[in-house]
Amino acid sequence: MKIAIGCDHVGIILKPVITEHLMQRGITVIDKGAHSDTRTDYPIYGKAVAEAVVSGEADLGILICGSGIGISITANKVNGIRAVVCSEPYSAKLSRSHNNTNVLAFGSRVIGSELAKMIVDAWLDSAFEGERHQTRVEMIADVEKEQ
Ligand SMILES: O=C(CO)[C@H](O)[C@H](O)COP(=O)(O)O
Repeated sequence: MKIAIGCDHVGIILKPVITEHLMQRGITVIDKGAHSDTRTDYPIYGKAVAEAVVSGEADLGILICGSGIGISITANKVNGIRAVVCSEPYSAKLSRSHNNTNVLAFGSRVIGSELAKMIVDAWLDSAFEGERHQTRVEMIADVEKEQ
């Protein structure tokens, strides 16, 4: 399993913690930056991680900014991305089982490192259920194609 990770200058607080946590799970982490707390722009990293996922370079993506909002909005602009921003594990789990999300985002100004790890684990330990949910995910893709 390969996961691309990206953050802005605010999310950089949590990126090393989450990277270490993923590596402890045996996951290969592809770091798309940022690499310092110098002020930068979250769309750069949202786009980079999203493109890594749709190209197949990574299986999944994780994004961190201050709120998780801007960076997830950016990722969702890339065709084929279903990004979710979560502040608790239940939504993370459901986002996989019902919506087959391929990018998880959260905000380092919203949650701390322990909750972030719980959210990551809930997301990774859940599986897409398919069936009626597959139909709906295909309907999302149809909306993309109509644009
Ligand atoms: O959460 C974010 C986007 O959704 C950003 O991390 C946030 O907007 C950065 O703000 P600032 O430049 O004031 O540190």
